[in-house]
Amino acid sequence: MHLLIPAAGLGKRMGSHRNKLLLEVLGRPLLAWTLTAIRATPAISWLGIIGQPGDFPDWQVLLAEFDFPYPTVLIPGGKTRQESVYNGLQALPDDATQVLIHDGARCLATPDLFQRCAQALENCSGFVAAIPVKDTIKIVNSTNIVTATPNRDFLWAAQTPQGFWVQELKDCHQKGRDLGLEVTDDAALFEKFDLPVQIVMGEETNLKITTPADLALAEQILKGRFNP
Ligand SMILES: Nc1ccn([C@@H]2O[C@H](COP(=O)(O)OP(=O)(O)OP(=O)(O)O)[C@@H](O)[C@H]2O)c(=O)n1
Ligand SMILES: C[C@](O)(CO)[C@H](O)COP(=O)(O)O
Repeated sequence: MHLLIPAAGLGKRMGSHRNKLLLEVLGRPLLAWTLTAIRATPAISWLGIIGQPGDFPDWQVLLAEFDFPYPTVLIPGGKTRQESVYNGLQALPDDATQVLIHDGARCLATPDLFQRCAQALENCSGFVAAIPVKDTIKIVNSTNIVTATPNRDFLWAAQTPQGFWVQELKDCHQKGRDLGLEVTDDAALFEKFDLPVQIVMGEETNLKITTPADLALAEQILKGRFNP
C-alpha cells in the first residue's frame, strides 16, 4: 500500500515560527511519532512525505533513522494541504493503484488503524477514518445566532487516514483544481464528484495536533503508551 504524508504546513495555529511537525514531543520531532506507527504497519510498502523543501534535511535525518524497508521519497508541498496532496499524487509511482493519505500532524494514529484502513480499500474505492461526534453541534448565521441543531446521529468528525483508488482521486483532484474548488480533505473531492466515501471507525485519540493544548495532550498520551 502506498502512503502519502502531508507535512508541508506552517503550523500557524500552533503559534510557532517553524513547521509544527519539527516541534519536539518527548524528545523527538512530532513527525517521528507519526512515522513510528507507520513503521509498525505491515501493509505499507511505499512512503511519500510531502514537505516544504526547507524542511527536507530534517526529514532526511528522520528517514535515515527509521530505515524503512521500502522506498521513501520526499515531495515538495504546495501553499495549501489540497495543493500538497495534489503534488503527492503526481509523485506516486505508475504502479500505485491505491493510496492512503495521512496528516503528519496526526501523530497518535496507531498501526492498528493504518492496517484497518489499508484493508478497507479491498471493499471500497474511497473511505475516511472518522469518529461519531460527541458534542451537540450548532449551526449559526453570520451574527452568531443559532439557526439549527443537526441530528448528531448523522455527524461524524473526519480524521485521516483517508484512502482511495489512485486514478479516481487523481481525476477528482484535477477537476477540483480546474474548477477552483477549495476543500480541507480529500474525501470532500470524492463527495463533490458523487463518488461514494465509506466511513472507517477512527480513533478518539487520533487528534490533529493544531494548538499548544493538543501538543500537551499528545505528550500525555504518548507517555502512557511508550513510558508506562
Ligand atoms: N500547505 C500545506 C498545509 C498543510 N499541510 C499538512 O496538512 C496537515 C493538516 O494541516 P494542519 O494541521 O492544518 O497544519 P498546518 O497547515 O501546518 O496548520 P495551520 O493551519 O495552523 O498553519 C498537516 O500535517 C500539514 O503539515 C501540507 O502538507 N501542506
Ligand atoms: C484532513 C483533516 O485532517 C480531516 O480532519 C483536516 O481537514 C485537515 O486539516 P485542516 O486544518 O482542515 O487543514
